[in-house]
Amino acid sequence: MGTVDVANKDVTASLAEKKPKVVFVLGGPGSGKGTQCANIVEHFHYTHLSAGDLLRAEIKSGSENGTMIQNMIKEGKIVPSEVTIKLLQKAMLESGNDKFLIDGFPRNEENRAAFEAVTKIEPEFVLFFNCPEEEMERRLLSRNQGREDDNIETIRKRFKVFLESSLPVIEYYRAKGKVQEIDAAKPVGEVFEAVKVVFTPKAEKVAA
Ligand SMILES: Nc1ncnc2c1ncn2[C@@H]1O[C@H](COP(=O)(O)OP(=O)(O)O)[C@@H](O)[C@H]1O
Ligand SMILES: Nc1ccn([C@@H]2O[C@H](COP(=O)(O)OP(=O)(O)O)[C@@H](O)[C@H]2O)c(=O)n1
Repeated sequence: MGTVDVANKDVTASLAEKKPKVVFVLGGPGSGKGTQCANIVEHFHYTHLSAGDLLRAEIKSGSENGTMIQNMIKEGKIVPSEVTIKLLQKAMLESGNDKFLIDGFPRNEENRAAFEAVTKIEPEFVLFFNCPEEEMERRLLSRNQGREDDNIETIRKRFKVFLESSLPVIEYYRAKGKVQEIDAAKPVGEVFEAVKVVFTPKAEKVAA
């Protein structure tokens, strides 16, 4: 326990030194966060860190937290921040980059407050993919990635958690003027056109 804590302090300190630029990518399950992050990485050279992907990799790695994480994901519940933040910090440090899209995090007030307290990192902005529930449901039911949580019962639970726990985080950042909202119900290409505007530096927009 002691060594883990010391190691994590080192990670936190090394990360703070780098002063990384972070964009939180939020939106309901199936709103297209992962799809658009892949496009952003290609065009704007960010490193994409999906909290869900990191948690699923942790299950696969046979970690001591694996069973707990698997049960939480099956129930659509949010894994305790301590676990997710450690995975995010490690991935940020290992990437060697200083620009990150943190996708699917923070998903509740606990995630948000803990990340801020531990890392002292404030996001540049929050990219919010707003999409109607019927459309997200259609997309999740045809995602076909073999995910244990893409069944109608768990999907309904995830929608409830999104409304009750994740939307308040988006509203928190909206009150700080940090939310860039995108209409995510449109086709992938049109959504990316709107995303590009957000990531293009102001001077280039004037010149274009
Ligand atoms: N704009 C879109 N229109 C239609 N289908 C989409 C769109 N964006 C993503 N998808 C599809 O919907 C599913 C969910 O998208 P994904 O990027 O995995 O969402 P999230 O990361 O928010 O859960 C995927 O199968 C993806 O190919
Ligand atoms: N910050 C996070 C992100 C995801 N998760 C878990 O991972 C699941 C899948 O999240 P995801 O971001 O990969 O997928 P979507 O629900 O957005 O499609 C969530 O329903 C949670 O159970 C979490 O506990 N904490």
